[in-house]
Amino acid sequence: MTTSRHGAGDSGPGVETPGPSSFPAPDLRPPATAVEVFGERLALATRYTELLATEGVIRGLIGPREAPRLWERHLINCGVMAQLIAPGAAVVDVGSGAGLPGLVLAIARPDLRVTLVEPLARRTAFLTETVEDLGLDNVTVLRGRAEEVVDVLPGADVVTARAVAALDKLAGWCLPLAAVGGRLLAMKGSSAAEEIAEHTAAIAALGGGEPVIHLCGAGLIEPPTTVVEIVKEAHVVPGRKKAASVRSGRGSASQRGRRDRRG
Ligand SMILES: C[S@@+](CC[C@H](N)C(=O)[O-])C[C@H]1O[C@@H](n2cnc3c(N)ncnc32)[C@H](O)[C@@H]1O
Repeated sequence: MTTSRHGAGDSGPGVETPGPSSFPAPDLRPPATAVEVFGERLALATRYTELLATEGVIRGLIGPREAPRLWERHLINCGVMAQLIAPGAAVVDVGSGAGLPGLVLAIARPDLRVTLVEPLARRTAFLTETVEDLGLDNVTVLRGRAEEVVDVLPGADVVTARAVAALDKLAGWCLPLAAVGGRLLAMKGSSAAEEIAEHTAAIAALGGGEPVIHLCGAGLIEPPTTVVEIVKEAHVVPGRKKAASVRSGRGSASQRGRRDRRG
């Protein structure tokens, strides 16, 4: 399923990239490890790499230099985090861009219900067309910023993000989209532990539990994908301190309404 338009327009100027004809056509044949990640969905994943390497590059959503390394750096890198997601989960991917990691997860795991949240029209157009091209029926494309769609979406089991913002800002955008007991899975680089140390207090104030680092895909990709997991322990009304959390007591009527919606 693809939908909707919400919130701000495509605010930035087009990304300046050399034309695709400046680069040789990349070899998009899947490596052996791709079979382990995508299984019988490999043909769909391969088609997605083709769309990224053509339309994705032409529209400036993927740098042309990324095209030869789409499998390792993008599809497999994102796909291995599926091991952290329970069957049938409702997943919201914040700042999907060209579909990473949300669309990859939807391809690898047809049991998931995935909502791609992305503010830029150019990107949601590509996402919508790609979802249609691939014939995916477990994906919704929602145009808007994470902060704008909190009241539109039911609380998710899992909120994912890659390369969107620092952990404190990311938690502020993503934890409100999760149900209490749901989780933020943030793909991070080698500085994940430093980011956690820097932002632990801010995350706790947002209702997040102690962050845990997972290394996914060891033996499949080198280095493995680093994922920071933060459980949403309490619903905190955005902009309020944790003391206003609905975790203790019934709170105000508006807080109760919010809590009920977020689960
Ligand atoms: C660097 S790109 C990363 C895209 C993709 N996740 C990836 O890994 O290739 C960051 C994306 O986050 C989106 N973004 C920025 N702020 C956002 C917000 N507040 N809510 C949702 N998306 C946001 C941008 O429009 C952009 O597509």
